[in-house]
Amino acid sequence: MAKSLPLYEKTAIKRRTHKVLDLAILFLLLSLLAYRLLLLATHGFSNLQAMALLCESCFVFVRLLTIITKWNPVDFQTYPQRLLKREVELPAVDIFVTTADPVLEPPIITVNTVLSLMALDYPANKLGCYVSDDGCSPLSLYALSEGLEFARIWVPFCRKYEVQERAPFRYFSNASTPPYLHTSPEFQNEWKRVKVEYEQVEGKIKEAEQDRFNSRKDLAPFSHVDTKNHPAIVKILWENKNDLDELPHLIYLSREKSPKHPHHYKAGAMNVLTRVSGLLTNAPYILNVDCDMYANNPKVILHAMCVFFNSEAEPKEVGYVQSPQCFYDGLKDDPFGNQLVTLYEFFARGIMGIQGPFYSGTGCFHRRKVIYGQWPHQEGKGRAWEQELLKSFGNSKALAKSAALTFEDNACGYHLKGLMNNLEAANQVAGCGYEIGTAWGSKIGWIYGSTVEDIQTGLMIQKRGWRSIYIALDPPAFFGCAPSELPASLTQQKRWATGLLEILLSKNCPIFATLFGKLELKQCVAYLWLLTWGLRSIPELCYAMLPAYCLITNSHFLPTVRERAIIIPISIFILYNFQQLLQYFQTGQSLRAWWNNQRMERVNTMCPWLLGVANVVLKLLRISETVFEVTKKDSSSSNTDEKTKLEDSNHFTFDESLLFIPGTTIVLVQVSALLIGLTRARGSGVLEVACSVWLVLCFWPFFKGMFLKGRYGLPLSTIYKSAALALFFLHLCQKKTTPK
Ligand SMILES: O=c1ccn([C@@H]2O[C@H](COP(=O)(O)OP(=O)(O)O[C@H]3O[C@H](CO)[C@@H](O)[C@H](O)[C@H]3O)[C@@H](O)[C@H]2O)c(=O)[nH]1
Ligand SMILES: [Mn+2]
Repeated sequence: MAKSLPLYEKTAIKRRTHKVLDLAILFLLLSLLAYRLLLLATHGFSNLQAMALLCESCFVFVRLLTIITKWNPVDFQTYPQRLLKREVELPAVDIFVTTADPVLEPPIITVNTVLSLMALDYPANKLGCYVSDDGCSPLSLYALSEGLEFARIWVPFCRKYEVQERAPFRYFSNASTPPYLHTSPEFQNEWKRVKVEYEQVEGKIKEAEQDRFNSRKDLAPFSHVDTKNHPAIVKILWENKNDLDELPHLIYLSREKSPKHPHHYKAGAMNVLTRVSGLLTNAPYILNVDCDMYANNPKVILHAMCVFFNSEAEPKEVGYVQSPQCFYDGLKDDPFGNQLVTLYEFFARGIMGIQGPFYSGTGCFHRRKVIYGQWPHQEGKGRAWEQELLKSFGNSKALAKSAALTFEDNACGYHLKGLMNNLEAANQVAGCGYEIGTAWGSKIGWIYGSTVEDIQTGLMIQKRGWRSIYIALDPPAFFGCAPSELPASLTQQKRWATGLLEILLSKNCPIFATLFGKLELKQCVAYLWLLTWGLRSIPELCYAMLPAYCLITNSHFLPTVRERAIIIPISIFILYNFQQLLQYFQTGQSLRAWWNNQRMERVNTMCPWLLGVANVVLKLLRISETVFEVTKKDSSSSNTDEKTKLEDSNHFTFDESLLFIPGTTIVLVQVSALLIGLTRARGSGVLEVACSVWLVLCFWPFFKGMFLKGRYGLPLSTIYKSAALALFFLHLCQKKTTPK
């Protein structure tokens, strides 16, 4: 009986209201285009109308992409209980954690993530936990070894009391104890003991942050290490000798770096992790998380295995299983619009109804074979292909051997000799010259060439015809840290826009993947929806300048009160925002959260995304390379920090970055235009004024920033540069008006 029950089920979500709204908005947008065309036909060509038409055509195109992407949302249910009843042998899973900078990513965060992963509800002898440290920091290694000591009491504690939150910093901050245990004295005592132990670990790591590590022998390989130029370090911190009651393997890894070789940021780190783990444990499945993404649902691996194991549906075609990015301690009402709730609920669910969710870099389970370049249903092709492929794995015989086992579905036998035996080979494949002349980064592993390596890698997997599945668990599978300051959030947006555009303009573009590969057409549309993020900044910025231009030159780009067509833009505005509001309410968010997000949408599109485009242009002109700027994660939980955090969530914080120039310029231009337009007695177009006012509201924090000092104020240099740009724009408009 249990055998026949499916391990996961897919159900369609009905969203009639949204479909009706989508179509209504699309119809109205098309009417607006028709209105413009008519106007051009009857009144002759005008630059202003042509510009408006161009921008609006772009908006309609994006809208089409959006509608297709969201059209068929689905939901997946997984049943781990049924999996356990089947009494199958659970496969091994290698878990990768990446960290890159001990300052931006405090080691205590990484340690918590590792602890939560080591404590997962899964046979401990089947798990290998690998931490890649691109910062090559003695502090990280030290923190990890302290964390390991603590794990010896933490993991049994979690297992014994079925703790749900297995990252100690969360568990102890919320003091969430299983309700039925509150009064048990035994539990009370143990709880206190574990808490004290954790605080000691925390204290030691904090102390070490100040210390210089002169005295510690075990950290010798790190002394005077140059983080950009050092040999590989692979340290087996703990080896599980096939014992269920022990801890999973824990391995520290810092790949070799040299200024002579590009290291490809996170993608490079992931590939080294893949090779090293291929030699040590060679698990057939890989789970990877960012250093701040701790496991929040102890059963998450079982849920993922439900998908891979389900025999009824097309299990062989599932390449990866992705869970959404959720964030802990999110600022109230999402002031910087980076909690991505509606994005996941409406877009990710839509995409999972097509070929399956994009790979989003963290909280994702991959089949190792898929990472190694396999195609679905490839068994038939067999040997010859495999031999061919193995040639591109590099010159480690041991790696080729372990990869061959992987292709034979016989992966687990490799490491039985013990991890230590393969340490030398592991060091070899962690070398920075290893990939030269191989297919790593092009056909195998994480793909290079974009700062959003995740989307690109997922795209190349789906290009081969693999499907993917999205699991949104309750409680959420993983929790991470969203940037809690504006500059960090905008920098992240800039990196995304840059990387997405890099993919769009590369040979890995989804259009080719559909034409020459097996990427489904609708999936291609969904990728285009995402990859065009950066490009959208251009029409949006031009469009934002139109109302200001009209106010200054006393012209119109939208219908006037006397025209009946005025109803079109007004209804678009109302319906669009109504639909957005609905999305926020349906996901349990507030009115304020909607406003913040819609404001941040304007800010993100016109500031960081614009700079993202500039980055890519500079790369194409070979003036500069694109870089992966690591996002700051904060570990603070003390009271004073809480207070500044609250303050910060009410304000925008600024720095000298170029990111703030477009926003400041926009607000300066709009305010001047309103002043000029409204002081003119003749009165200006109502809609132009409305647009301009709306933009001022969206960019209001920039306006305020011009008059504030310190972190909440815009630096003078930014104000000067923006003022110069704004004046230049006003001058251009003035030139237009004078000849008359
Ligand atoms: O040279 C590097 C740079 C970054 N990382 C790691 O990459 C991860 C993601 O970096 P983060 O700064 O947190 O970027 P986010 O913008 O928060 O990350 C999102 O976007 C990235 C792509 O831009 C994806 O890789 C991530 O999984 C996804 O969470 C972190 O664990 C870093 O330690 C490295 O290992 N090496
Ligand atoms: Mn992150």
